[in-house]
Amino acid sequence: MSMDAEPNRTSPGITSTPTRSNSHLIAVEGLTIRFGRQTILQDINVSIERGQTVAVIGESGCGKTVFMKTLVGLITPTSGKVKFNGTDLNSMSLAELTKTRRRFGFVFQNAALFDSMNIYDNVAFPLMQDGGYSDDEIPQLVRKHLNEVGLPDSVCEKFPSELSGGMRKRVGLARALMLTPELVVYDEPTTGLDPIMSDVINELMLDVRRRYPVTSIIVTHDMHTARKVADRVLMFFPRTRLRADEPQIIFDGSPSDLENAPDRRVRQFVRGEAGERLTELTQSANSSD
Ligand SMILES: Nc1ncnc2c1ncn2[C@@H]1O[C@H](COP(=O)(O)OP(=O)(O)OP(=O)(O)O)[C@@H](O)[C@H]1O
Repeated sequence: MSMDAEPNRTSPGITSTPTRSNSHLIAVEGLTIRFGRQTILQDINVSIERGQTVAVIGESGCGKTVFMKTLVGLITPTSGKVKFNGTDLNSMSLAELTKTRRRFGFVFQNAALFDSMNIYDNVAFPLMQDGGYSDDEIPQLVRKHLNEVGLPDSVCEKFPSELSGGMRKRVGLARALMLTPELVVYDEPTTGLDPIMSDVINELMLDVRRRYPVTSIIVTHDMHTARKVADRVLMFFPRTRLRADEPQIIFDGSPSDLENAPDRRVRQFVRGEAGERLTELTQSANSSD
């Protein structure tokens, strides 16, 4: 393992330490997540500014999805805090948390559409749940958001099984935008798509940012997405392979700095080089023989 790490490097305007500034939509303070005896995240301190698009990268199993789910209150911290607009999610009543979650848009890896509902009903779903919309408003908003992701009105009558993977992802994005969220979280938005459709999704994510004053968090293995869409990248490293005193976020900075990051583990990851990981895996396989 490389020891030439320069942990939690910061770029101008970006901070990895907790602060009370109003520009922070999310402040994570001393976050630790354990499942049984397994520590997945340990003492994470990071703040995300309003309007920022943050890509979360790192090898499989390092805790990216757990981090993302904790940010939106789907996982309760073992210790530490996640503050949204200055309020600790864990201190909220269920009603307050539900209300806060309406300000989040979720774009899931498999689009997570309801198979038994047509596309219209899938996209209208958040409005129906939220209530308070007139019979005229709902069809208008459904069409507006579908058109924004490049889908024609005629798609409304179709069912998810009749659409390609790329179209389903676009429907998932349209649905996530229905309540004009303050925060959109994307879980592997380009996984399973061909390079052209992946770039369509990248362009749509950029378009969302241009159209709405939204803060975005993208969990991704796709370095093209991280470079093209994010203005900040956080790279997590698996807790089990770190020294006790090493921070778990081994890169925090601009995508343009990834390629020449001081930490060799970051450079190897973004270049897709196995490096010493291959030796580690071979040795652990041999020792278990
Ligand atoms: N609810 C849970 N209960 C127990 N363990 C869990 C739970 N959720 C996640 N884990 C464990 O936490 C670790 C991190 O999982 P996570 O899904 O966050 O990884 P990841 O970095 O997103 O990986 P990938 O890139 O493969 O999706 C894994 O070892 C996983 O098995």
